[in-house]
Formats: sequence, structure tokens, C-alpha cells
Amino acid sequence: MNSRAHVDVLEELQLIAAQNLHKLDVNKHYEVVRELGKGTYGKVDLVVHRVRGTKMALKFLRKKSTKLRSFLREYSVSLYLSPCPFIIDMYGIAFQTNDFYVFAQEFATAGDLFDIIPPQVGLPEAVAKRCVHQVAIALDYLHCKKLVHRDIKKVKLSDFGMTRRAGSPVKRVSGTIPYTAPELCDASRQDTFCVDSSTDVWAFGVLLFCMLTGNFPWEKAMPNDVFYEEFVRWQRRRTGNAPSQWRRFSDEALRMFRRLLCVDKDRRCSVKEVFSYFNHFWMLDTENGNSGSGAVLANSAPPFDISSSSSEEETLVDKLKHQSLSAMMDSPFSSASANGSPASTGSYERANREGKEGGRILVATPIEICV
Ligand SMILES: Nc1ncnc2c1ncn2[C@@H]1O[C@H](COP(=O)(O)OP(=O)(O)OP(=O)(O)O)[C@@H](O)[C@H]1O
Repeated sequence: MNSRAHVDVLEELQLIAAQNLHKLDVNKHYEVVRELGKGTYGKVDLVVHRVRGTKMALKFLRKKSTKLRSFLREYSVSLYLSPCPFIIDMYGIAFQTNDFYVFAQEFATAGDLFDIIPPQVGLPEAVAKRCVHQVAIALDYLHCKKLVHRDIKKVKLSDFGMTRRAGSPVKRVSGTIPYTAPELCDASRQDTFCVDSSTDVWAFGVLLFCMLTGNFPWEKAMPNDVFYEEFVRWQRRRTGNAPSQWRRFSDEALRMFRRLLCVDKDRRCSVKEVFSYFNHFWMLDTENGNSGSGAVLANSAPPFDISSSSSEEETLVDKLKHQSLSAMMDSPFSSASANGSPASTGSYERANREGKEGGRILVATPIEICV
């Protein structure tokens, strides 16, 4: 499927969502359990659907600071990507209140990634590898659909507010974080640039370093940051010794980082190249849970077909078309199960997430963490 067709599906999803964006009294249809967190544009509440008994995360985006178009885009992109088992699941529920646009997401039970990374220590290699494995599959899924996430800081991909079609022009956002790629940090460059999957690959490399060490590699990827400067000198082979904070990694892991964090974005590898490094040890230190075969995943290949078929996309659009007042009733995307968790949607990808057969084998169990 070409990128134009992907975009058409997204536009169709947005149109249908806009037509079904009814006004709703939250308390009438949901029991609010607690607030899960606050974001820049609103809040996320843990709720129980009064009819279905399903636990869900309701994302509230303030109307004052969110354009309807932005809300519809975030909702539709989330829905479009949700068949991937390592991307947050959706219920096909979107509505509005007087002050907020709202949509429902799977409740990610394990909480935030940074709550489970021991600071300055990092995760044991085997755990980090499972996280890396699922983020890589999710990102590859997204990139195959010609989308770029642009805000990677989560293990189970969610929060698609920044996601755009590859190649679309966007304005540079002011302010940089450790994940920001060097080509976006340099404020002297032009104000508009084209969205490219290589910026996700850079952020993914930084996330990988954080998971394995419990530290950021630098504050920002700019020449006045000494840690970044040191890294670039080594990366460009101006010095043979890796900077001190990189010396804990095996030669194979260092090769992988060199490819993911290539300063020249055109020479950066694609995200799926990490799969070829899974059968090597990444850490030299064997005390951090890195000894034995546990550090190596049984199978380094993606566990399901990440290429999208147009029939799956047609099914998605079809389901949404038949959706009516889904916020109040059973949505066509999932049905309540005995334990309150979403049941299978019928998609083979989603069936895999729930451990049911579908002709494909899941290698890594999804780790439900969202930051
Ligand atoms: N599906 C979910 N399940 C459980 N907790 C969630 C879920 N979605 C969000 N949260 C919690 O709510 C917080 C706010 O989420 P939200 O997506 O609005 O913003 P954010 O990504 O943290 O920040 P920003 O909007 O500034 O990028 C998150 O940090 C997380 O702790």
C-alpha cells in the first residue's frame, strides 16, 4: 500500500470520528476511579465503563488548548495503529464534554517506564531486551505505515499527538530534551523541516541507553554538551576509546549504538536493524542479571507480519462506520470479558496480543508500560 492510501485511511477515520463525536456526561457512563496523570494538554483518568464493567484510561484534552483537528488526528492515528500488540489498545470510543475532547485507551497497568528503571543502574539486560524488542516492533509497524512518532519515551507506544506522516513539513519545536536528534537541536537551521523516521531511530537509541544504564547519555545533542561532544568524537572515529559511560557495553552493542545514533541522519540505520544484535550480549558486566541465555531473546525476528494489508484497514474503517454512540454501548472494537479486560477484536494481530493462536508465535510477552 502506498503512503497516499495510508493517509486516505487516516482521513476517513478522522471524518467518521468527527461525525460521531457526541456530547456525553462522563459520570453517567463511567465510574471515575482515579487520575492516572496529567499531560500538557489535559489529564488521563482511570475509569470503569458502567455497562461493560471494563477498566479504561480516558484521555481528556482541554478544548481551550486543543484544536478539534489535532484531537481527531491523535485519536485516528491511535486507532489506526492499535492492531499492533505493542501499541496501546483502543476501544473505538471518542466523545466530548463541555470542556474536553475525550477518547478511551487500554489501561496500561505497569505505569511509567522511568518508575521501573533503577536510576544510575538500569534494567537487567534480559528485561531491557524485552522492552527494546517490543518498542522496535511497534516503531517498525509505524514506520511501515509511513508515520513518524516524534515523541518516543515510552515502552508500550502510546500518545500519538505528535505523530505525522513521513515527509510532511512541520515547525521546529522550541526546547530540546535528551531524546531530540542533533539535526533538530540546532536552532540555527531553518524553522521548518520534513518529518523523517530517522528522528525516531535516534530517540530509540537514546531510550535504549537509558534502559540499560539508568542515565541519559547527554542533556542535549549539541556541541556545548561535553558528553555529546565526547560521543561524537568517538562516533566519528577521531578517538579509539569509547567515552567512559559507554565502556560498559560489549563491542556488538557499541556497533549497534553507532548505527542507531549516527550523527548524519541519512546514514542512520532503520529501527529493525536492532533485531540483528539480539543474539549478542550487550553488557560486559555480568552482575546486572546479564549472565546466561536469559539475556538473549529466543528469536530475533519480529513476531508478526508488520506489513499492513488493505483489507485490515478496510475492516477498521468499516467497524468505525457502524459505530454508533460507542461511548455508551459496546463498541465494535472490543467487548467486555469476565475479568474486565478487552477481548479480542478479531484481528489476528490483536488475537496474538491476548495469547490466542493465529498462526503466529509471540516471542516476547507484552510489557505494559507507558511513560
Ligand atoms: N493508557 C494509560 N494507562 C495508564 N496510564 C496512562 C495512560 N495514558 C497516560 N497515562 C498516564 O497519564 C500521564 C499523562 O499522559 P498524557 O498522554 O496525557 O501525557 P504525557 O505523554 O505524559 O505528557 P505530554 O502530553 O506532555 O506529552 C502519563 O504520564 C501516564 O502516567
